[in-house]
Amino acid sequence: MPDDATASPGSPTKAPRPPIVFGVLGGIASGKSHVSRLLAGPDGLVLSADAAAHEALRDPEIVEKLRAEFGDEVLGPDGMPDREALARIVFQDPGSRKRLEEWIHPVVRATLHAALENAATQGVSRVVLDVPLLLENAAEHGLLALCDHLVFIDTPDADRDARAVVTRGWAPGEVARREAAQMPLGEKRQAADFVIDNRGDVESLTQNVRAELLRLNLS
Ligand SMILES: CC(C)(COP(=O)(O)OP(=O)(O)OC[C@H]1O[C@@H](n2cnc3c(N)ncnc32)[C@H](O)[C@@H]1O)[C@@H](O)C(=O)NCCC(=O)NCCS
Ligand SMILES: Nc1ncnc2c1ncn2[C@@H]1O[C@H](COP(=O)(O)OP(=O)(O)OP(=O)(O)O)[C@@H](O)[C@H]1O
Repeated sequence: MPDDATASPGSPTKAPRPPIVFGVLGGIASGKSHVSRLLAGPDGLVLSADAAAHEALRDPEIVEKLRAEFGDEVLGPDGMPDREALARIVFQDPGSRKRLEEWIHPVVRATLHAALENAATQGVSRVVLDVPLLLENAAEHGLLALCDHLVFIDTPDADRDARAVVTRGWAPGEVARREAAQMPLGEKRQAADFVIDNRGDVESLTQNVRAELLRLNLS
């Protein structure tokens, strides 16, 4: 008699319940990464396209492509990409941006899909997609269709610009310059299922996220 009478060798193992997937929309420096961590909670997983893109940039094959296309000035003293120098080029020249995206986006797509599959296999209950181009490139990456909830973070333009200046050392106006390469914020807001107000301090942002999780029975 086996110890566990229900576990016979040929019995099918129950597949874990698929994770609930959040997609986070909002302007640059609106607090998407911050809110993503709050939405995921201690047991959930945040998948960041920016982090995956930064890792892809350091791949030796991509480094070589960058050097060949843009010259040594886009590499730092350590031979790795200087993201500030690259940003100066690609956010004022759509052709350069498109070439960079053609190298980086396939790697980011593969990384995020692999991580999502792994999370599902491991039984992770909640996944948050912190993917800035979630709507823009939906046809290519297919991630939008996997979202159960789309949330828009509402943060005043002036606050976003000021935070990017202080925390990232960006020039004033850089947020708007980069955002010109993205879908208008009004359209992102309209695509969302709900809006999280980030017009106050971090404490009220945290409370607003908690209130939405409660409303969704996910606290
Ligand atoms: C140009 C790069 C080197 C600048 O790096 P930097 O550290 O200054 O910025 P970071 O990567 O953190 O991006 C900050 C924000 O800029 C915006 N942004 C970045 N790339 C793009 C893009 N191709 N199109 C529109 N917006 C973009 C996003 O909102 C992003 O959250 C980097 O953004 C990059 O490699 N971009 C191309 C890959 C890409 O499209 N990444 C976006 C997610 S896949
Ligand atoms: N309500 C707030 N008060 C003060 N600082 C905030 C608030 N919300 C977010 N921040 C800060 O603003 C900065 C930008 O936030 P975050 O990095 O989460 O934005 P993001 O939308 O993910 O940016 P990106 O578009 O570049 O990916 C961070 O330093 C974050 O801690």
